Amino acid sequence: LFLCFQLAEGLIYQSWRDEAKELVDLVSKPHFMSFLFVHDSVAQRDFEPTLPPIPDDVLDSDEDTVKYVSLYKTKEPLGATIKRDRSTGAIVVARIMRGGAADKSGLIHEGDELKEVNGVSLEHKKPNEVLPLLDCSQGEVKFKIIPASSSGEMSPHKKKMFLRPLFDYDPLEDPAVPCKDAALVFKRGEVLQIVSMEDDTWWQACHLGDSGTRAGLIPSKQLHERLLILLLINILMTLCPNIASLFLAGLRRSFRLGRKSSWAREAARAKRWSTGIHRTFTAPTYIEVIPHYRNSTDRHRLVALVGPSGVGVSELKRRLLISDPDHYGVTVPYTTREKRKQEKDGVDYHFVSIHMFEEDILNQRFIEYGRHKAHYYGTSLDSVNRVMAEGKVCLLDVHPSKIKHVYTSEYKPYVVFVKPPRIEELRLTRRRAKFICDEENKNSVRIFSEEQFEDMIDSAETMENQCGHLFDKVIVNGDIAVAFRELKADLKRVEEADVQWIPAEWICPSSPTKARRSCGYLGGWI
Ligand SMILES: Nc1ncnc2c1ncn2[C@@H]1O[C@H](COP(=O)(O)OP(=O)(O)OP(=O)(O)O)[C@@H](O)[C@H]1O
Repeated sequence: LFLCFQLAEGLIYQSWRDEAKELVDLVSKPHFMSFLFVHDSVAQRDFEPTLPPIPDDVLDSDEDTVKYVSLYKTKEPLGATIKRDRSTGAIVVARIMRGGAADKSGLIHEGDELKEVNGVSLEHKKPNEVLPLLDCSQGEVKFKIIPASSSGEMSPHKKKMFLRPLFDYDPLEDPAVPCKDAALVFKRGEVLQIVSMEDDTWWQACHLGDSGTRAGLIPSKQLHERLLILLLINILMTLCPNIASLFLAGLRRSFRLGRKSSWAREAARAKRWSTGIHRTFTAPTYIEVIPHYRNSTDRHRLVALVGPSGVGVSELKRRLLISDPDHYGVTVPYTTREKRKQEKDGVDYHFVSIHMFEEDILNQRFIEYGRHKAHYYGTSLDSVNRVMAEGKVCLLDVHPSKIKHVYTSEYKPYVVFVKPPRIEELRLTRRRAKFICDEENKNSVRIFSEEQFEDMIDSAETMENQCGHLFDKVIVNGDIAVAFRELKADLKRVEEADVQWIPAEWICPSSPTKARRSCGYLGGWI
C-alpha cells in the first residue's frame, strides 16, 4: 500500500500523460486500496511452523547429524515398522509402508535410527517397549532421529506389477509376521498390486483398486516357499521320521560333500530323494498376472474342467451344455476304431486311420491321447479350434498335466478344478444319488467303493500339489446342484468382467521381471 502511495505521488510530478493518469486512478480506487491493505496485513503475519527450541544437549552430542521430526498421528498407525539393529542394539526403522502417514511425510526413511519418541529416550529399549509409546500417542509425535546414510537408491521395481496369490493368508495366524497390523489379509485368486519388493522376505502390496491406501506386508515368494518346505518336512517327520531325517541330512550334507568322502554314498542317496521331492512338490506361491481387455469380437476363453476320476467333471460339463447349448460346446474326440452303426462321423467321433492318428501325434496335434483295446482315442487342438470358431465357450475335460498344451494366449484357458468334498460328504452324496435315481437310470449311476472314495481324495490332493498354480477356480462337488450353480455363476462372472487377469507369461514370455525373479518351477512365476 505504501509503495502504491509513493508510486502515485511520483506520477503526479510527471507530465500527467494519459497512461499515468489512468494508472493513478486505478490504484486510488477504494477496492484496490482495500485489496492492498489485506495483502499487507497477511504478509506481515508469520505462517512458518514454529519449531521446538533446539534441545541443550544437541550441541554436546557427538553424533554427526540429528534430525527432529514431528508427525501428526491419527488413530491410524504411522505406517512404519521398527526393529532392533543386531550389531548396535539401536532401534531402527525397518519398513515404511507405502501410502501411510510416515511415507507421505517423506521425513522418515528405512534405516533411520530412532533416538527418542516424544522426549523419551529409546536407548536400551526393545521394539516391544517402544510400540506402546506410539500406540498411546495421538496428535503430534516428535522423533529424534539419526538419518540412515542415504544411498539415494530408487526402487528398481517401478513397473506396475500384479500378482495372484495361490494361497490364503491371514497375518493373525502367522507367527512369523513382523507386525500383524502392518500385514495384508488376502485370499487365493485375488489380485494384489505389488508396491515394493525391495525386501527379500516381506514385500508390500495393496488389494486391487486400493493403491491409494497404505500398503501392507505380504510374505515374499522365497519366504512362503521356505515355510511350505518346512511344513512338508514337519509332516514327513510325523509320518516317516527316517525318511525325513535322511532328507534333512541330505540338505545339510550336500554343502559338505567335497570334504567328507565317506558320506558320499549316503548323501548322494539323500540328495536323490530330496530332488524327488522338489520335482513333485511345486510350492504354490504367486503368479504374475496382467490385465486383459476382451473385445466383443474376440474368441471366448477356453474352459478346462479338471479333477480326479469320478469326481463329477463329466456331470458338470453335461449340465452346462444342457443349460445353454448355443453358448457352450464340447470337443469331438478322434479315434481309430471302427464306426458303429448308430454313430455319426464328426458328431460322436472323428474316425481316422492309424496312420493319420500317428502322424498327428508326431505333429503334436493332440492335447491328450491314449490307447484302449488296440485303438487310439484323443482330443486334438483342431477340435478345440472348431468349437471356439463357432463362437462358443469350449468345455474341455483333460488331465491337469495336459493343460500345458493350451496354456497360451491363443486359448487363454480358465481352469476349474473340481474337488471332492470331505469323505463323509462324498459317501453321503454319492449314495444318496444312487438311492434317488429311478430304476430306469440305475445302471448309469456309478457305484463307488470306499477305496475309490479314498483314491479320489488322494489324487485330488496330488493334483492340487502338482498343478494347483494353474487353477483359476476350485469348485467342491458335494451337492451337485450347488456345485453346478456355483460353476455357472462363476463362468458368467468371468465372461462378463471388463477386465480379465491372465498370466503375464502368455503375453510376454520373456518379461524382464520374470528373468529377474524367476525361480524355475514354471515360467511366469516370480
Ligand atoms: N455331486 C454329486 N453327487 C452325487 N453324484 C454325483 C455327483 N457328481 C457326480 N456324480 C455321479 O458320479 C458319477 C461319476 O461322475 P462323472 O462321470 O461326472 O465323473 P468324472 O469326473 O467325469 O470321472 P471320469 O473321468 O472317470 O468319467 C456319475 O454317476 C455322476 O452322476
